[in-house]
Amino acid sequence: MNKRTCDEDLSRGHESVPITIERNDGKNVYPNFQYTPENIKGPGCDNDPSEVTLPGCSCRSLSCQRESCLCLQSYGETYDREGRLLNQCDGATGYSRPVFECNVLCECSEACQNRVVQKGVNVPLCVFWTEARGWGVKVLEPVLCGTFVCEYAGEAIGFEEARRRQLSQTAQDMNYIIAVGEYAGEGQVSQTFVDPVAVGNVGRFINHSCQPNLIMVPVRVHSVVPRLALFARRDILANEELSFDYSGGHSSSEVERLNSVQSMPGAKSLGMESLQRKPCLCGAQNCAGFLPLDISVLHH
Ligand SMILES: C[S@@+](CC[C@H](N)C(=O)[O-])C[C@H]1O[C@@H](n2cnc3c(N)ncnc32)[C@H](O)[C@@H]1O
Repeated sequence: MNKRTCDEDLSRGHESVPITIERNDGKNVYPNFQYTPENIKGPGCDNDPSEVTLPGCSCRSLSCQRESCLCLQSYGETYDREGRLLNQCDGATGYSRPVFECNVLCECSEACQNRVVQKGVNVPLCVFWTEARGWGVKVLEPVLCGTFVCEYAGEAIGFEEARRRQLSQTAQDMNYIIAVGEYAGEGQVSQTFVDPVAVGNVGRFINHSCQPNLIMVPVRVHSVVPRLALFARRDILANEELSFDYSGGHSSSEVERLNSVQSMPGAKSLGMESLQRKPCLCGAQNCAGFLPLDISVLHH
């Protein structure tokens, strides 16, 4: 196979570092989609992610301090001095705890430690053809544990629209809709649905693994709609393929690892009899055998 690395930037200048594509003689069709570095409002989403709806802090400092900053006092510190993620998972609920970065209304400087995801991709990423799993993404330089890699950005859509799009897919279609649940207190779970198939960023090319090297964390900057941020969950080597767990790794979401959706009670009435489970080809020792399918999208 005659592979070559192209200089072209698939983000077309939307990211601060170019995102390259490794093509193999153009045999594999590169999908046609519109690049967006951040979520945009899609059908059924109550809030426009570009609107500033969250308040800011009044720290007139280079970087916010926990003792005086409203953002850090309310939600805790998320990043260390190098901007790497501190431990995020709430062992009690299995959900990520809320992350709020300082935003455009905050009076702290652009250098504030609590501004990471909003600065965008800062590691060299390359989209390449994996053969069995279609396109994938690798990182061209080593990345340390906790480093922000990229968002999973696309159209933020509502529940009904996510359900409609999910059900209209055939077994051959790639599935891009990610459903992320967050514990919202008093037994409530708030869900965010992002579909990057038509409008999306480099995250749309990242494959699933049952033993991933990235973790997805919902991060809010100026909007109540979270940005689905992917951080290194361990040190990653140069040229390693990037992956995350499509189920979010959260035990309490309704992710089913059934071999056959058709065998589920009520599958027919939910219009799910046409859904096929896709074999997972991640190659991990603990591989569940099938890609996660978030059936919470499919319930009324
Ligand atoms: C978000 S896309 C990932 C990028 C995709 N490979 C492409 O070429 O555009 C998700 C789709 O990629 C494929 N995929 C991702 N991870 C996979 C895995 N571990 N095993 C098999 N297929 C996978 C599945 O078709 C899945 O629906």
